Amino acid sequence: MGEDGRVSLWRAPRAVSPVRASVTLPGSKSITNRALILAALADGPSTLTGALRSRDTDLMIGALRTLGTTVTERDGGTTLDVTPGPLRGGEVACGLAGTVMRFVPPLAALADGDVRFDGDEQARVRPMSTVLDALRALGADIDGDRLPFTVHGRGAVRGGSVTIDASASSQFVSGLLLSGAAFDEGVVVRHAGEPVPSMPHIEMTVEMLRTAGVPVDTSETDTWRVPPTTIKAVDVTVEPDLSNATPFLAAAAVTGGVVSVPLWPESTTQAGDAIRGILEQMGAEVTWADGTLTVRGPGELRGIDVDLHDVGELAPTVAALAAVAASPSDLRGIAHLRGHETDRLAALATEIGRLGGSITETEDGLHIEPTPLHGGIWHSYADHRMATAGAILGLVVDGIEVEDIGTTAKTLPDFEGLWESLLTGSDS
Ligand SMILES: O=C(O)C1=C[C@@H](OP(=O)(O)O)[C@@H](O)[C@H](O)C1
Ligand SMILES: C=C(OP(=O)(O)O)C(=O)O
Repeated sequence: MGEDGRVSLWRAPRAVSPVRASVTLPGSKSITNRALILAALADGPSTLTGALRSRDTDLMIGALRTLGTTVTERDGGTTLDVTPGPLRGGEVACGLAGTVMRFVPPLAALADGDVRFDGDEQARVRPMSTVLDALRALGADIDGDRLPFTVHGRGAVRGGSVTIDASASSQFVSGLLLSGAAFDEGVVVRHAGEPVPSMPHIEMTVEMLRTAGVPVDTSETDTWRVPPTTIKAVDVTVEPDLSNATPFLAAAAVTGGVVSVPLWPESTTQAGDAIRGILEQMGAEVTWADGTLTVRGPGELRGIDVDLHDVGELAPTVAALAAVAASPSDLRGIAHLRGHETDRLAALATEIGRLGGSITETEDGLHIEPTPLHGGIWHSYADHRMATAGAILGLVVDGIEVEDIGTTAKTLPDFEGLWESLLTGSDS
């Protein structure tokens, strides 16, 4: 919506020639919000460099400040000095951020006082009860099963062992692990159910805990053991957000152009790294040299048959690529996307279908057949990755207007500016 209450439309720039650009991306949402939680629980002050400033990370900073943590900003806000303080009650706004609604309640249970959580209308239907039930089983006192809910902090959490079904979101596991070392008995989280999605995000949690001196035991499948121990203050340099890099790399793929992203880590737990293999399978040339990833698009993109269970965040970008590919695609293993910012499978099927695409929703994904697309309005459903998927299609399809492009600010400030820089070829 625009300020006057009317739906705002953004004319997606059409690429008149192959895009050639180098795009520098801001920090990772997932790393920034984990580092903030760990810093709030640490044994002293720590500094985050290259932190993402976006709606999701600003909500996390706001939540931690409310609960008694001091966060000060430098370098235009991307350097954050975090000093832990005694945790207290207050009101936490989650917006639509999964990382805030799933990572902060375990910390709130350690606070002295009531912490009331609420969020956007769409956030109120995102799955929450698994993490709240787990916290109850670990000794916390909580009213409610989804947003809004209240955690009655008692200054301590007993902790211990809990078995959960984390098949709807890896964030249930990550949330419990991030604060678990501060529970009296630590925490042992066991998963029982269909496979947990987004495993690289749990690996990110484990790796960051270990860096903070917490020896997480992952020797048993689907079991994570965090002992009660001190979380050490560590200074963190945040990697660029590789999932947010994917629309920019896709721009090279769909226009037959060349896009580079500097500061691409050689090894990482970020899901976005999987775009390399995906783009290669679709016919693009992908190279990594001296910390820069470069994608060269082919004349014609091939369709892809891919299981995105581990990297569901990439599905909107891959669906956009598949919609303009020359052969059919199957995106599998992503039923859990129905509980993301919106039901992403329904949203992608509806919007690609409205542009004339041939797409069907399956039980756990999407099937896409090559069909010429036409212009029209692309709805965003308050979902940053739906908006960026519309922008990708707009590069090669005349007359696409993306509704509510501003929703990209959930994880990427000034998406429009960065996107325009693609077409002017200027280094951003
Ligand atoms: O822990 C994280 O930072 C995230 C985990 C994933 O969630 P799901 O496991 O719910 O897919 C991912 O999709 C989300 O964007 C970020
Ligand atoms: C699923 C996503 O976000 P969230 O952290 O809100 O779950 C996402 O960014 O694709």
